[in-house]
Amino acid sequence: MSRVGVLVLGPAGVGKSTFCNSIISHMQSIGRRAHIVNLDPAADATQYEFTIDIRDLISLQDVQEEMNLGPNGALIYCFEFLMNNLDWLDEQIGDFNDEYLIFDCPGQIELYTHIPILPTIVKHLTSQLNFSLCATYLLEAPFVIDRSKFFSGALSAMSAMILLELPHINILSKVDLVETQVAKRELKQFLNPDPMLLASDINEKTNPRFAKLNRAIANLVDDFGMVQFLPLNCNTKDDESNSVANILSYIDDVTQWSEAQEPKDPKEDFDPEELEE
Ligand SMILES: Nc1nc2c(ncn2[C@@H]2O[C@H](COP(=O)(O)OP(=O)(O)OP(=O)(O)O)[C@@H](O)[C@H]2O)c(=O)[nH]1
Repeated sequence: MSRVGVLVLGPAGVGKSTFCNSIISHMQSIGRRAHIVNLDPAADATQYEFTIDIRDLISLQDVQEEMNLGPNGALIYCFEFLMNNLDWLDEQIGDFNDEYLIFDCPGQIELYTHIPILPTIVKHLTSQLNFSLCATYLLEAPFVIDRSKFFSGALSAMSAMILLELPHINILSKVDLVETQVAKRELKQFLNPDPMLLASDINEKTNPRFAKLNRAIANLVDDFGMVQFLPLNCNTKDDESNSVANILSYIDDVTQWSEAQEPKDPKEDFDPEELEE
């Protein structure tokens, strides 16, 4: 028995749910199957139904109303409730053996960068439920090509990577919104960026007082070696299937999906009646 899980992470509004739907529709188009597990207690309905939905356990609106909490406090309450009821998740996932599950996570990145809620769920999925997991971390392309924002995005991605301790794929979403030729050329530079070069560019424009700090941050990102991004465009059909196919091949690779598939006995698909027709 093996299960593959893909965590879809990133700040609010970067396109996580859209990406989940795009993976499902791409997989369907190539004859594969996957399910969405919604881990966002405040989620809206999406194109594909959630196979497993945290809102069946607890919803943000109910918690806000009943506990008189604001949205962030209520979100933490929902996750603490989930942590205390992990047998609910076990039960929901129980029947999904040899399946591909895509976990759409909330955009509040504090859940994996500041408090150990998602790391605990990750440990449970890998050690108790036998998942081969990988994390995808989305950042918006138009945001990242602003050099100083690139570093803030890269640091948040690194923080998730360190806390979750999972194979990690960085993605630049909404590349279609990078429109001018100059910006498109820049974008290429950001898919495989050289942090030291970017720090020099920043230092030309910012107060010299920050030069040392900028270089130190660039060194950190550079040393960590996590500076690759895959482009994602969910806005136009052709680009969507190309970029999603590319990302999926990376996910399959790191989760060793094909190796995890048990060789099928060809006799299982054999229908003797077909021969008689
Ligand atoms: N132009 C463009 N827009 C996109 C793309 N992907 C998503 N969007 C839009 O970005 C907005 C946010 O997308 P969502 O998928 O809801 O983002 P999210 O990260 O799930 O949002 P939260 O769950 O609130 O954190 C929606 O209006 C999408 O239509 C893309 O590739 N290109």
